[in-house]
Amino acid sequence: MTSLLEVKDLTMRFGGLTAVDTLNFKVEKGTIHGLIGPNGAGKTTTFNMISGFYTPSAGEVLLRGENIAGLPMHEVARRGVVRTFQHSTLFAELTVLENALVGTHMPFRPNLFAAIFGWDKDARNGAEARAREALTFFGLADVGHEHAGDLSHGHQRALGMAVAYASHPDIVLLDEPFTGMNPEETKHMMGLMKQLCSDGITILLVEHDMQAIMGLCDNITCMSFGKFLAEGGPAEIRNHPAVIEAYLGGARHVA
Ligand SMILES: Nc1ncnc2c1ncn2[C@@H]1O[C@H](COP(=O)(O)OP(=O)(O)OP(=O)(O)O)[C@@H](O)[C@H]1O
Repeated sequence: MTSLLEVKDLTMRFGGLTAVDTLNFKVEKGTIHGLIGPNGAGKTTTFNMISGFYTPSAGEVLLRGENIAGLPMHEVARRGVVRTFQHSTLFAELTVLENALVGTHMPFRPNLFAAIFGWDKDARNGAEARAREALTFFGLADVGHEHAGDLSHGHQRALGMAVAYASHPDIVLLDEPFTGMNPEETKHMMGLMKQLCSDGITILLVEHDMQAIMGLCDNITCMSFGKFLAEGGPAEIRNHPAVIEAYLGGARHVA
């Protein structure tokens, strides 16, 4: 059976540094898949290649078997792959609702004005309904009129996810979604992610919060120094000697 997403021999070189080195893993539809590894392992670079932000130096990104490596981000989004960023990329001066409207247009073209001012009335109404649905799902319905820049940190991260969700994705790539959240917010967000997944959205998750990773993921890929290190369910990864060594061993290279 074809996986929803597969990276094959994915490689990214920055000058003399190989940040991601012939990486292979598969993400199955309807699962929450974790991508973990110590700082600098290459997780964000991998996300950037999958989402079209970087063109890989070598290798393939297969979406339902079709190679999408090197396509521009809005083309990748149009095919149903959407990412959030480690740091907020919200439009601080726009309202929460306007940010979500941008999300609804992400798969079509990167045209901010069309998204916000909605030159086509029917399209605008449809987009607004979808944007409001996304805000409600993420508990932001009451702050739709506020400027995104005025939201609490936890709400800003929730909005980042609402923007992704508003674009009707098949798979969402979440880069450290729990950063800056208190335990209560983390627990709440974990519940929403499980619900997203049971609604049919596949999730690929980069996160340092191991409790969240272990509590959420069906499958986990661990990388170290740009390379594949191990893969398995939470119990397997938690007890995997090479994974433990990679995290505890600091700078020592794990071959
Ligand atoms: N644009 C770039 N130019 C040069 N080197 C880069 C670039 N982006 C990342 N790197 C390097 O590639 C390696 C992998 O970085 P990356 O950010 O992908 O790791 P990461 O696993 O996401 O780390 P963290 O958990 O700290 O976010 C690091 O050595 C980093 O310094």
